[in-house]
Amino acid sequence: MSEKKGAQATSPLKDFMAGGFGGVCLVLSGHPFDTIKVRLQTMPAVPPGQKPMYTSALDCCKKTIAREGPRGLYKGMSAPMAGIVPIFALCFAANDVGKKLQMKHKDDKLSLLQLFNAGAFSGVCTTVVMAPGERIKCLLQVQQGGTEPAKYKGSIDCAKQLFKEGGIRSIYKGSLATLIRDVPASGLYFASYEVLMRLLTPANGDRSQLSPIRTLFAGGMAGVANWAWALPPDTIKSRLQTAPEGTYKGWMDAYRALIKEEGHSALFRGIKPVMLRAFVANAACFFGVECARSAFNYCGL
Ligand SMILES: CC(=O)O[C@H](CC(=O)[O-])C[N+](C)(C)C
Repeated sequence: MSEKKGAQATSPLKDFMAGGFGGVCLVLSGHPFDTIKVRLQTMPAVPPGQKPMYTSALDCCKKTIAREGPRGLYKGMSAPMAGIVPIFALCFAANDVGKKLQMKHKDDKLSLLQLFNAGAFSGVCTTVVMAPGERIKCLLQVQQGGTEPAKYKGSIDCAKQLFKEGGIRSIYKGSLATLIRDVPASGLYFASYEVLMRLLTPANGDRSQLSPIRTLFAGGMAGVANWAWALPPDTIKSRLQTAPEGTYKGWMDAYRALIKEEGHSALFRGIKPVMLRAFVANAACFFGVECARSAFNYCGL
């Protein structure tokens, strides 16, 4: 594949807008999977001899629909939609900046390590927005409906209550866990997408003409690579961010408590819906990004 033929000039601004559109595609296709993941990750530990609240991802999905209707799966979506669109915009723009910082000439082809570094740089930049968005999203997702009245009426109400209870510190609770999850994961995400796109583009072929199936595949696999790293730290992050104030002293404390109570396998709880969502949502995301990039190029932007 030639990097020059068919490869239109990128810019942080274009990638900012394309990334935002990718974020919309990602949330619409991926949020139901995410709700199931958070519910599996945060269900109460089972006393010996008793049945767990959910026996599988499918069981969680069925029970959620039975109790709350299909809308239950989209609970808490306004927070990620409002958060993920700017996050993905920032994430794709920062990745472009990270790549450019390592290029001596505009046509340089980056190595795998350089692609990883650019993605990791983007992971650092997005944590500022990602950490509070995740805190609010997880708190809303674990509100199960049923008899107890919901504590939070929505994302804004949740943010307000957190701020009232513990100030900005409470809103940013789980930031270190988010960094541990997202810096390596973002490196893997962007590096694997780029490498797969290079491999899937025929020699001397035009990348912008690549079939949608190949772009969807590369995007889906990038999501899987991201979550192969991110799932264990994400479980700890979800625990930490949804636990009542004072339960854990920090990330390490939440990790130790989880291992002691439920063993290492608890770190991988929800792996099936996570990977399924990762493939579907990130296939949609990168496809959306490539469509937006093509549209900008078509319009001569
Ligand atoms: C953890 C996360 O948000 O991962 C993103 C992909 C996904 O499945 O949501 C990728 N990235 C961390 C690069 C934003």
